[in-house]
Amino acid sequence: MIEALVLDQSAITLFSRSLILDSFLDNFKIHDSSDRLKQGTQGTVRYFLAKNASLETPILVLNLKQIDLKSAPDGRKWFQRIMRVALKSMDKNIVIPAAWAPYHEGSRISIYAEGLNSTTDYRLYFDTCPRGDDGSVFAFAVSEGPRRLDEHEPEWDLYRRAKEGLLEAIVAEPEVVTPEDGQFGITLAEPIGAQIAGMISLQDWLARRATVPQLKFIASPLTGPVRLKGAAGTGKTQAIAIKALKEMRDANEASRALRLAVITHSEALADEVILGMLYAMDPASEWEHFAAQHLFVGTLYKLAERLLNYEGKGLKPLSLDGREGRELQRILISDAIDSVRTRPDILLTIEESAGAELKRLLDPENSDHLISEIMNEFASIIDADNIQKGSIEAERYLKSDREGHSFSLNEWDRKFLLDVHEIYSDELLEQDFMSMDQMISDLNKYLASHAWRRLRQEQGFDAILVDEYHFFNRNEAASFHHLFKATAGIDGNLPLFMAYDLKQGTSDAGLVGRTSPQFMATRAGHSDLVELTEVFRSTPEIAAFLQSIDGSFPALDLEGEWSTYAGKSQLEHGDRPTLKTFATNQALIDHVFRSASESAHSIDGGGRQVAVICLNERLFDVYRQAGRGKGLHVPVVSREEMAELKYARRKFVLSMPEYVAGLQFEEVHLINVDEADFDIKHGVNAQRRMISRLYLGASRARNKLYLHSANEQRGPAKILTGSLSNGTLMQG
Ligand SMILES: Nc1ncnc2c1ncn2[C@@H]1O[C@H](COP(=O)(O)OP(=O)(O)OP(=O)(O)O)[C@@H](O)[C@H]1O
Repeated sequence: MIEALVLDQSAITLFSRSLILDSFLDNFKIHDSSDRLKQGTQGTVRYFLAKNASLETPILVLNLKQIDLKSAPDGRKWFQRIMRVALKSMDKNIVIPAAWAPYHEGSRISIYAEGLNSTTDYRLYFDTCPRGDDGSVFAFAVSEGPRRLDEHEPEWDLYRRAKEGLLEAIVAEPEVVTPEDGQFGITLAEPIGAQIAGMISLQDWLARRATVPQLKFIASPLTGPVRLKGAAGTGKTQAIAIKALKEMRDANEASRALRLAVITHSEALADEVILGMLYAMDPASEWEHFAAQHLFVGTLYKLAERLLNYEGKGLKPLSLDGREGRELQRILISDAIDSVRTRPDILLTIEESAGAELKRLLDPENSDHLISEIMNEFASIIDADNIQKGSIEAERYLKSDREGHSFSLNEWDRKFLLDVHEIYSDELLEQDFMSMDQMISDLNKYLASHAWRRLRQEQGFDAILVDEYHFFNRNEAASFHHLFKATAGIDGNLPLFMAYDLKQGTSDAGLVGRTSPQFMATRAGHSDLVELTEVFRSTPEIAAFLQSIDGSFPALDLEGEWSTYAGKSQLEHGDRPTLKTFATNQALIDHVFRSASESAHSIDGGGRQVAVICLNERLFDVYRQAGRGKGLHVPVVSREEMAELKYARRKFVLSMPEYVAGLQFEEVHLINVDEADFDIKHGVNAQRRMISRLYLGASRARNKLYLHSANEQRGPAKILTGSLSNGTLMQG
């Protein structure tokens, strides 16, 4: 019986990029045709090591007697989380997601073994300096429900035996595991970014593939800011990845020091897509060597975590981007509204003082819309500017003019919102959570500190590339210019490269505060503009439909930035998008699940290429939990879960537009494109955000796009009428 597994950093890195099948947990053997690892058993311990492993290499020892992966509810996930903790100990660039609720004490750490949504609450325990071995990790116990970290005594005897066997394992003849042994427990999978981009070398991109505007962007010097604007699928992310790799390569060849950051709004986009694209352009991964020292790819949160070490201090930032965070936020806001609304001073003045918009939303029938509107106000203004009731900023917020595209609120309304915000923030504090915006405010304070001024030259960057700039709110965008080295850029103009498509923004976060005096003004200085118009993702038929719905966006005065869709597809022709209407949501979902599942079985690339994308948050929760869909789909409920797509196999992907931003699928089924949500009576801003959701979801499709609506939800959104009559959308 195998009592422990031992993996070194190479093995963990390779495993984390791979597809692990449950059968791996049967005998812990892999058939590695690329022959990159050495595996073998010494006594009761099984080893996976780099071919050139040495005795000094830090290792992960996993006690299988305690942590019985095979009988765990989701052993594969446990194993992945264990590897992540080990990797973090070996590579400081790795972050443990806050949703795993890491808890530290000395060198001990514990995390949840499964998602917060799971019905179990197992926690895994680690020692990250076992017996003084810095960098090594001992995964030694599991408990149901949280325990004190010193409650379990690690089995030191097993750890000692695992270490003692290391020398034998290194010098032993490599064990040969043939495919006939029946176990392909691990398939070395291509990262998602490599699938999106194809295995095309950097040279090839530069010499043949990249378009003239892309090349212009890639070649722009590191002397000042450049904006890269383009509709969905025009190759913005691709251009960012090419520029990053080219800058690194050039600097390396010229022996020039260069510290580069590629900042994204989601960790998964950074880890899975951008790193995957780098890997695709340079499979030998020569850049990795350079990158370890000089390249940062990740979110602002990851940077903040690195600089401020929240995790070590036991603080949990709550991401409001994922489904869990948003659900919690909804509940807290709803409770806060109830307690403010019933206060006598509010009850007495509401009739005469509240603005028409807010009064309408305060009707219990509109409570969902009220909460959405308030979430948007928090994300784009109140939290983004760190406004707290009673402060000078709050006074300014109450009195200042509101930007044209914001929800209209009079002074009474704004006071009401600040009261709701106060209760909501207190509740967050009570529950020991920190919002991501609070964390970014702290980061900004730190970046203005004397300490950072000292460290800046060493830890700051020479150039920063930001993808999905439209998802960053004002608070976040304010950090960028502080992150540069003092010597970066020229005459105060900083090399900040920003890629964006404003219409993909599903909240106002990326719009507010950017209208005047100059759009997209950052403190990086006046920026040049490069515009991409060739669409490489979607067929001409899908691009024509996108152009058509683009006409439904309410006009916004953003100094020419809110421009009309200019995409021209470079792909071959395909089918026209269709719209199908059903009597009920039930009939809709039955049909869509059946047809998506059939496609997932027949399409090249499997379920990973078929997405069912829901536009309504509440219905999304209902569908993903519905018994009849179980086993058919892989739900992606936050942007951090993109990696799960590797496991889709014959299951299709079920998600919302926000969580699949940056990805693409051969076939997309958009569901609940219903008038109940798009109705202009919810306000022009709410409608604009719904159209953004529709645009973001529809633009994920490469080849086939199906829209669905339910009469129960008042049938197809009226904004589709134009597309139906101009023929870019057909009744299915
Ligand atoms: N010049 C090009 N020639 C061929 N294919 C390209 C070119 N540029 C990008 N692509 C491909 O087009 C697809 C979309 O690219 P990418 O994801 O970078 O678009 P994007 O503008 O970032 O999209 P979105 O804003 O929707 O996330 C990818 O498969 C990418 O490899």
